[in-house]
Amino acid sequence: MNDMDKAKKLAGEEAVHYVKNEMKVGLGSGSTVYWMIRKLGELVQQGLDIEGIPSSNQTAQWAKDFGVPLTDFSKVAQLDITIDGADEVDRDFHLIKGGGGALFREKVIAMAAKELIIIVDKSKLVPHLGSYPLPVEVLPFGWEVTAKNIALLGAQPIIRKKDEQIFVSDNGNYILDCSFGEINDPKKLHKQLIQLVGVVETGLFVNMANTVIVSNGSEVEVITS
Ligand SMILES: O=C[C@H](O)[C@H](O)[C@H](O)COP(=O)(O)O
Repeated sequence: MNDMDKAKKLAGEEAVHYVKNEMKVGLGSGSTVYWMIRKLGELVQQGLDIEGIPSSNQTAQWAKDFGVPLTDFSKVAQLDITIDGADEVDRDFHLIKGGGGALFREKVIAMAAKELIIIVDKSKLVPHLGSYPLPVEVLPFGWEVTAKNIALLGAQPIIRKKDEQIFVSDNGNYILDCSFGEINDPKKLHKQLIQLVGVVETGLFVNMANTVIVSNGSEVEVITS
């Protein structure tokens, strides 16, 4: 296991300490979250009584694999906690998410939670957001028009592909990866994007995270807002 994977594992496993009996837990997506779910499964085997709501089909599969019980928003109005990864985290805890294409459901479980805990390896901590192209989920119909309108805001949108085919999110939508350069005002940019016809959601998570758990592969640091 390389240092980055060790860091993801350490950060993910640390996060389960925040999960208490009878909690409803939002389960994020991605390779760091994988370690968190695996650990959570061990605690469930030992008697921890929780239910999770997954933010992607992959996460739902991992939860089933590791024995973490699942529920949904028809039965649960509010989550106690959501634990998720991120692609970038700035000093004010604003986030870029969606590298795996799960940003819409991730934002729903983040909004529905009393507390949002972000788990990252150290490379994700940045002074300013924007080195990582911002994922924006868009409706397939007319995505070319939506991309042109996003470009007018100063980005270079690229349609995400997987195996040479357009990538399709769990919601049946497309993802535009949008390089804006340094994002100085994430709140303003999110507002500009979200009002464009065709934009479903952006990967900008502004003022949502309460705690960031970061690891370099040997140590874990917990930063609170
Ligand atoms: O859509 C994917 C999510 O936003 C992930 O949480 C994010 O991309 C981080 O993933 P990883 O832990 O694999 O770096």
